[in-house]
Amino acid sequence: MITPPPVSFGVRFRAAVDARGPLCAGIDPHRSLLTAWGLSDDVAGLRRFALTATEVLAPIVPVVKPQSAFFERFGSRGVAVLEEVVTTAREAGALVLLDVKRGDIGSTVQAYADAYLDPASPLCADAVTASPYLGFGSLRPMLDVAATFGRGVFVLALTSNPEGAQVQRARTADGRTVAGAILDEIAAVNAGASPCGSVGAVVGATVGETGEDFTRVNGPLLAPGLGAQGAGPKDLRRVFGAALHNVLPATSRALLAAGPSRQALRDAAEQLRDAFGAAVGTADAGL
Ligand SMILES: O=C(O)c1cc(=O)[nH]c(=O)n1[C@@H]1O[C@H](COP(=O)(O)O)[C@@H](O)[C@H]1O
Repeated sequence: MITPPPVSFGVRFRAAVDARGPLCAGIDPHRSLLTAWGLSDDVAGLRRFALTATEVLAPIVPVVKPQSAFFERFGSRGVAVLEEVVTTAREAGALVLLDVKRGDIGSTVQAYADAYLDPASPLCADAVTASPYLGFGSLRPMLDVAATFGRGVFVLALTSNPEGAQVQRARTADGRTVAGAILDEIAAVNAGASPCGSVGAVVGATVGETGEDFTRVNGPLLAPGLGAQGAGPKDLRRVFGAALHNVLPATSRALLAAGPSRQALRDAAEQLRDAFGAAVGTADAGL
């Protein structure tokens, strides 16, 4: 029997955002948020926080993005909670973008791909974040595993933090910026894909005008930096211009601070989704 090819992440991403509106809900259990929610800074508090947020948000947003470090700080029991978050979110119909920002030599990248993108792994998500700063080609094993299993990879291009410019806006020998060269590499992988490719770019909503044409990426554009890092919906048009249609606005602290009330958290997510929907021009898409 011939197994049909998996539905690509690009197809699943487009369908999810069209159905639920543009919002990536970050699940970042900061110590300060556990305290604000009246929870203890231990595995029990982590579990209550992360599962409450996931149960409320995963049925209404297209993508949830748990940040692995906040789970890893509790060791293997924290990682077990992360596994529960991934399973719970996927069962509720959200795509899970596991924020691990991995990058290494290619042979080790293969192991990261096996850990996060192969359905045989207990930590398998729909997509991961990856760092290309050991060279874009070093991520090839991750791109290959992602393609095999209908998964996605979000590659850091222009990060939201001010320090990123030191590396990302430096010029390469041919005059392009480092970030521009990374965007070209992503564009080459996604070329011809419809409705969009499965390799995303991470571009902070804080980066201002860059002169980059993000339409060439032909893939999801993850835009963190909204809320706690100072950017707002109106920054999206300035940064992304004609590529707004593929932008996935992401926010963590500004959303999670609305808890622990489930209703308040749900209301905050719906308000953010509507505001971002208006900003990226998809206000009437499934909202
Ligand atoms: O890849 C990311 O998600 C990411 C890239 C980037 O350039 N900037 C950035 O803030 N992030 C992540 O996005 C989240 C932002 O959180 P808030 O600032 O609380 O909204 C954190 O989990 C960051 O690790």
